[in-house]
Amino acid sequence: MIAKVIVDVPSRATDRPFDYKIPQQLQGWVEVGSRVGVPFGGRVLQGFVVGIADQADVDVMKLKPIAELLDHIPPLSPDLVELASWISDKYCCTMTAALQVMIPAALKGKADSVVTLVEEELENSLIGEEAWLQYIRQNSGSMRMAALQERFPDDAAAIKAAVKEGLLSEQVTIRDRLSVRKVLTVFPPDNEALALEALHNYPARAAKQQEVLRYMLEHKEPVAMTALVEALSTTSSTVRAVADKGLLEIREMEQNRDPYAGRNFKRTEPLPLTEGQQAVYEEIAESLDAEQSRVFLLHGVTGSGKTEVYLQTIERSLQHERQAIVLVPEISLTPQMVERFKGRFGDLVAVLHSRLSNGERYDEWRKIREGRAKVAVGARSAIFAPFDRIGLIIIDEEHESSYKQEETPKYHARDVAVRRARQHGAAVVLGSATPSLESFAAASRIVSAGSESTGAAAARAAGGAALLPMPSRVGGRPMPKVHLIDMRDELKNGNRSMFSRQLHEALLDRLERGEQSVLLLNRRGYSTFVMCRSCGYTAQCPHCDISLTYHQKSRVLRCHYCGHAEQAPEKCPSCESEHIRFFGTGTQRVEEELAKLFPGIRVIRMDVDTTTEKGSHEKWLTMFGERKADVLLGTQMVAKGLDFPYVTLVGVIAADTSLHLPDFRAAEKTFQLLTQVAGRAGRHELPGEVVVQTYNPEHYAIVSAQHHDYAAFVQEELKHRRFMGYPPFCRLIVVTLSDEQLPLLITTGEKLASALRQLAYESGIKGSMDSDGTRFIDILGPVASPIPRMKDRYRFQCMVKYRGNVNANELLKQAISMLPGPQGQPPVQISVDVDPQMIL
Ligand SMILES: Nc1ncnc2c1ncn2[C@@H]1O[C@H](COP(=O)(O)OP(=O)(O)OP(=O)(O)O)[C@@H](O)[C@H]1O
Ligand SMILES: [Zn+2]
Ligand SMILES: [Zn+2]
Repeated sequence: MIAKVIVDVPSRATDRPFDYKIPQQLQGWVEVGSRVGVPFGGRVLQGFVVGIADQADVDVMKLKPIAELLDHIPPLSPDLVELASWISDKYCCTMTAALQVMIPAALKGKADSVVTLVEEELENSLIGEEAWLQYIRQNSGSMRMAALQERFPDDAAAIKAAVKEGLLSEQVTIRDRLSVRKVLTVFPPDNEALALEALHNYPARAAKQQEVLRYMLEHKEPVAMTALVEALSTTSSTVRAVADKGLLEIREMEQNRDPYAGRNFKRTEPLPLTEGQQAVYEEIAESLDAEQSRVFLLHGVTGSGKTEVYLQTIERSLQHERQAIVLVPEISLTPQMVERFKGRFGDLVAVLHSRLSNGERYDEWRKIREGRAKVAVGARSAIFAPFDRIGLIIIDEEHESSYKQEETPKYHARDVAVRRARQHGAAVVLGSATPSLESFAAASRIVSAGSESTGAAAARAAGGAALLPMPSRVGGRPMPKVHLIDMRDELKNGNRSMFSRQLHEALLDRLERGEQSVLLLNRRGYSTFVMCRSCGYTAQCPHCDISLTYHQKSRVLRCHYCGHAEQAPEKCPSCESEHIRFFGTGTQRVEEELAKLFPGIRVIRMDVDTTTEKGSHEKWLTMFGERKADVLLGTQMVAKGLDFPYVTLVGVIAADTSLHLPDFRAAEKTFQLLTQVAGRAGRHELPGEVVVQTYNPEHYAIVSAQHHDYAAFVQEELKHRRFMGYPPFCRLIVVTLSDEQLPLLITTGEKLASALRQLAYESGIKGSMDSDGTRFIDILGPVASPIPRMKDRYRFQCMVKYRGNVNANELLKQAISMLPGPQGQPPVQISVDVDPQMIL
């Protein structure tokens, strides 16, 4: 037997499967999705098996054998391997990169597993007299999987099935990387009578030991050594002394790192659905029952009760014995969100997010793979949750740009979701109060057939996307009234504060009534740099063409791109003036101003500086929920998902900071942010009010947000997109070239662009936007990137715009391979971003 292996070398030149012999003792164990060690270029490297064949393409005698099998249960399933191949095609990345993104970081070393026989399961099993089973018994019921595998090469399938069914329980330790967490645990006395007797006869000088014994007799529950030592302010040697007398037992216990352990989630029952929810629910349920892959765009205004629809459709999926994946943006993966899912489904929920340690993440991942969890809630990468029968994939806040990964592989979780759902015959629900233009166009077929964007193509392939509107709030509550304040008028009237008179009054009002407010500082594009008021000097990173960011706490200037840090200067380095101003993070300034204007006001500030610590998010939100603060002040992270009944005022300090960014989605992002944050007010009994401060009160993004008018915004925005030639009217690929040598970079960029134009011309694709619109490609550039230098490397970019039946990826691959360079590699670094979210 031959295994086709993708070897872990991140280079385009080696990005193809290599053939290896499967040695006798590994036959039956090596599968598609197995992780193996293989000899490659004189070393042993990690690789993934992507195919098994009877015959090799080359002479079998010349093939090297697989050196080792790294895990006994493959970390990837065949459908994920297939998905990786789709990702590598679609996003122009190597297979290795696509495969690596699917497994938890902890799984990069070698797994060592021990299996233990679970006798109780044996009764329900068809297995009984097998030799391997007897062998485990002889080994006191527990042994290393590797030994078992070596001894019974022919029983691979049966042994693996036994693990899957829970007949064998598997404990995995990853060599060098992490181990399953072991906790030293103290067990209460087996023989109580004996222990009681010992307790009374303890010599007086061993009072501490006596205390330990008494404690264990009273508590009767195993307790962690550390906890015991702390509770009795004693030492572990005292506890050991008691154990040495045979009165207690101390053992290492394996522990799953459950990041939510010890938290009690209040169980919730399904709510009777509102009419709007019911209609939507039935549509989705019908598709779940039919087990057909469909895409739904759930367009529900803020507070319309989308989450309840998610919960009940998941329930439906579980009834069909099919699992569910819920993606939420990292930033809104708040305890409040987790609570809603844990509250309904309890331990069936696994949570995956970036704040977990490698070990915690690995444990949650195993919970999914071993079938203990049926619902995975997580950020972007949870789309790869190793479920085997997915019924439903939900993407909440589907418009969020964080669903696009900015590092290689630069995949978009929404498109991966549609693809994965198709593999499983699952339904996809994209939920948002402000759907992305791409998804909206796809679902409502605004854009004509030949000119669809990503979403549309994917949706069509899955049998068409359906638009499910929920236009009103639960309980018929009104949308909050939004006031626009023209800040230019404020200045004219002599108000130089960052608060308009109206916002000032509204805040005072809430303080008097004991209600709460949310204040948003739109930080995109907000200044946090250092500037000299005398000469205009700004502090720049010496390695990147970008301003350094000022961190007030440490008084350090830091570069966001390369991490360069330096002490903030006392005097202007350029003119020696003392008038050098540090603009602390915008939120700090607002906080100071609040304290000045409203003495005694209780403010919780949430921004990158106050939420770096693990659990800090949770801490602040709980505090706010308990009404221990009057104002929740923050950046984007206060805009989404929060549901607090006493919030009756939302203030936006400066609505337009994001409006003029060099990004064709600037208006869309501004509209989304305003709509989302406005939606935090008046979600329960108390009516809400929103004050938006702006310098552009006539801009359609701001006016439409004021009127909660998504349709008006879309209509206007689509006009601009059509005119400028941007998605959803075409698709984009941004190719960034970077190098330390500017001349080489420029000539390579030009060669790439002209090769692309040539190839497009040869395949007969029109190069003009104005052509009837069914099929075109346009290659722009090379031009300097918006950040022209990063980490001492210059950066240039080409933009490819195309639509219709054009295989732009293939053209690009060909063009890149035509560039002259050493060993088939391009002469400069090239990075490809398909369907970019950020054009930097
Ligand atoms: N059927 C129902 N009956 C009563 N209350 C409900 C019902 N459905 C939802 N709610 C309540 O309505 C409030 C708003 O619901 P939810 O937070 O799900 O809205 P949403 O659509 O997700 O809004 P957003 O997009 O702003 O996050 C919540 O407090 C929720 O508990
Ligand atoms: Zn100066
Ligand atoms: Zn830098």
